[in-house]
This record gives sequence, C-alpha cells and structure tokens, in this order.
Amino acid sequence: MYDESRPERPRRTAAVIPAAGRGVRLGPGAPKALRTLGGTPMLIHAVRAMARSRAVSLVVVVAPADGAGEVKNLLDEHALPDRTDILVVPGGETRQESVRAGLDALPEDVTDVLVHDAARPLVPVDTVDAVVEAVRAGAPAVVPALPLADTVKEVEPGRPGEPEPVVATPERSRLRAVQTPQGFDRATLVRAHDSVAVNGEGATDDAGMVEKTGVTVVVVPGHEEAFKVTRPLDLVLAEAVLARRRATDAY
Ligand SMILES: Nc1ccn([C@@H]2O[C@H](COP(=O)(O)OP(=O)(O)OP(=O)(O)O)[C@@H](O)[C@H]2O)c(=O)n1
Ligand SMILES: C[C@](O)(CO)[C@H](O)COP(=O)(O)O
Repeated sequence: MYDESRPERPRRTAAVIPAAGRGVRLGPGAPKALRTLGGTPMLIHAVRAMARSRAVSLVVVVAPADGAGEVKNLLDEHALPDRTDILVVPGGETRQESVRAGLDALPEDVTDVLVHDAARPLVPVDTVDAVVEAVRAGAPAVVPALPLADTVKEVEPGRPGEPEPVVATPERSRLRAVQTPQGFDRATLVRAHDSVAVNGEGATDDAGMVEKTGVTVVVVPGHEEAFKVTRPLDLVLAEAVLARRRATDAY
C-alpha cells in the first residue's frame, strides 16, 4: 500500500508544537498556549502529551515571536521526561509559518515528524502512538480523526449578518473531523511546505498541504479528548476532563 522506495534508515521521531497563536477566539488574555489548565500552562500539557510517547525523543516548541524567552523559562520550571530533548524557536504570523520555523530547526537525523497544536493539550498517548506507528509502518502522512456528529452544509459565503445560501450537503458518513498530532515522513512534509509557500496558498492543516502535492493521507482513529481549545466553552470542557483524569489516575 505504501511507497516501497522510502530508504530504510533508523527512524527518529520529533514533535513540532506550533504555539505562537494569539488565541483571539478564546478572548482577551495571554497567548493561548500560555494560559493555564488546572494551574499548568496549556503548552506544558501539550509538550508532556508528546513526551509521554516513548517514540518521541525531541520536541520543538514554536513560541510566540516575542515570547521565546518566557517559553524557555516555563519549560525549565516544569518537570519533563529526561529522555526528551526540547528546542524552542520563535514562530511566525500564521500557523503555516510557525510549523515551517519548527521544521527548519530539526536536526538532520530526524526522519519522522509529528505536528501537534499546543491548543490540543489533552490528546491521549495512545492516539500519539497510533499516528507514530502508522508513519513507521510506511504511511507518508497520517491524521487522527473522528466521525462528525453534526450534518455539514457547504454555503456561498455572503456579507456578514446576511443569510448564506446552502450550496451542498456532503454525505456525513464520508466526513471526518481532523485532529493532531498529524504524522509525516519528514521529506514529504518539507516538500509540501516548500511547494505551498511557492504557490502562495494558505492551508488550515499540514495534511491538507501534503494532499496538494498528490500524496495520499491516511486516517487513524482520533480521540474525543484530543479536541482543540478554541473558544471559552472548550476551556470549561478541558478543565473538566483534566479534573476527571486527576481524580481517577496519577496524572
Ligand atoms: N501564527 C500562529 C498561529 C497559530 N499557531 C498555533 O497553531 C495552533 C492552532 O491554532 P489555533 O487554535 O487557531 O490558535 P490561535 O491562532 O492562537 O487561535 P485564534 O485563531 O483564535 O487566534 C495553536 O497551537 C497555535 O498556537 C502558531 O503557532 N502560530
Ligand atoms: C490543524 C487543525 O487542528 C486540524 O483540525 C486545525 O485545522 C487548526 O485550525 P486553526 O484555525 O489554526 O485552529
């Protein structure tokens, strides 16, 4: 099923965590990744979520452009596994630019890359491992995803405040809501970032950029607790999930 021509070499997996967003949809306050969840910055939860996977030996944190020093201090102040190396680099204006900055910082021996939103602090390690394993098994691009609960309509965007005409109703059973970490063969992801930047096109996720290069992306099961903290209500849910974990296991 996969490209047999991929050269056999020892696999080393790194995680790039874009954490340079402002969190406008969450409302006024510190950059989203630095806001706390159960008293701990969301970014620290996200770094720990990656480091919990024994396959991940390096985490590259992409910090707000003017906040790399603060992020380094935060990482020093919180316990993280010794076996995981951590690098911090400044991010860009868009998520795509921030991921690019993370990719540019990877050492030469990294073969596989996970890209994980700092805004998904509670992704379980089993989901991370499922993505890693699919990449190591030969898939060049892997996304965790869940079926949708709502019916989705495609609309013709109108002026703000005006009703928007519905253009189509895609068959829901064929749709998936895509999460992170998204996993890639490094060369595949770098090629996608190179070509989308050249074409001047934006993308809301890395797998979408890889799709544009003609590479097939595959889906593995996502997890409800890997949801993205985007709006204030998501923060309420995240606090509840974390409190339940802390009450039921040694989290
Ligand atoms: N210039 C940017 C924009 C986003 N991100 C990161 O990309 C992830 C997903 O983005 P999103 O949830 O949209 O975060 P924000 O851009 O911060 O949110 P908003 O759009 O509400 O401002 C987040 O971890 C965010 O920090 C980034 O590293 N650099
Ligand atoms: C990458 C992502 O989390 C996949 O669902 C999503 O596309 C990020 O979008 P955002 O607008 O940057 O939050």
